[in-house]
Amino acid sequence: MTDSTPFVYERRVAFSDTDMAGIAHFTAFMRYAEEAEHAFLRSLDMGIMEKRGEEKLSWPRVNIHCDFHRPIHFDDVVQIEVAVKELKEKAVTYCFKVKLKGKLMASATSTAVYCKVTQGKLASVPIPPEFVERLRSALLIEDK
Ligand SMILES: CC(C)(COP(=O)(O)OP(=O)(O)OC[C@H]1O[C@@H](n2cnc3c(N)ncnc32)[C@H](O)[C@@H]1OP(=O)(O)O)[C@@H](O)C(=O)NCCC(=O)NCCSC(=O)c1cc(O)c2ccccc2c1O
Repeated sequence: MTDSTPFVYERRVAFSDTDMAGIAHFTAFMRYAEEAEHAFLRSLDMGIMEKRGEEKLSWPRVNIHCDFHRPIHFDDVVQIEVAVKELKEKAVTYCFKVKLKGKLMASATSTAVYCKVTQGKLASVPIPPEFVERLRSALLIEDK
């Protein structure tokens, strides 16, 4: 996905992730992508919810798209690859690939906007340069 090894988050499909058809429900993929994204941010030593002085900073999602290629089942161990697809002044779009034994089972994208939170209200602000640098290291090759 990137010019270096992508960040990979591993997850076992829980029984509670599956539906009556015995396959992982589509909402489970949203949670896997979110877990993978948080693990990715931690790997870059970036806060998921931070405080800078009096300001609270957050990464609310503004979109999510997912294509389901093949079903996954209870007890499957999937690898979720995470890369940065697009980096803008205030927003980052991630790209996720869910793989089982090397086979692509689902692919997704999701955009998070860097926001300050004031009395519960969100307002986008520029991503700090030190975060831009770290996120850039995971940018997909074609977008570099
Ligand atoms: C998020 C908003 C407050 C943004 O509104 P604002 O007016 O401040 O900003 P702009 O509209 O100008 O956009 C800034 C920037 O983002 C790009 N952008 C905006 N929307 C999209 C989009 N749909 N697709 C792609 N890109 C988009 C835009 O182009 C601008 O780019 P720049 O070029 O300027 O960089 C406002 O949109 C809002 O309040 N939205 C609702 C948010 C919401 O309720 N989301 C659902 C729940 S959030 C959530 O689930 C969540 C999950 C987590 O895992 C979190 C983890 C850590 C922290 C928080 C989490 C979280 O909240």
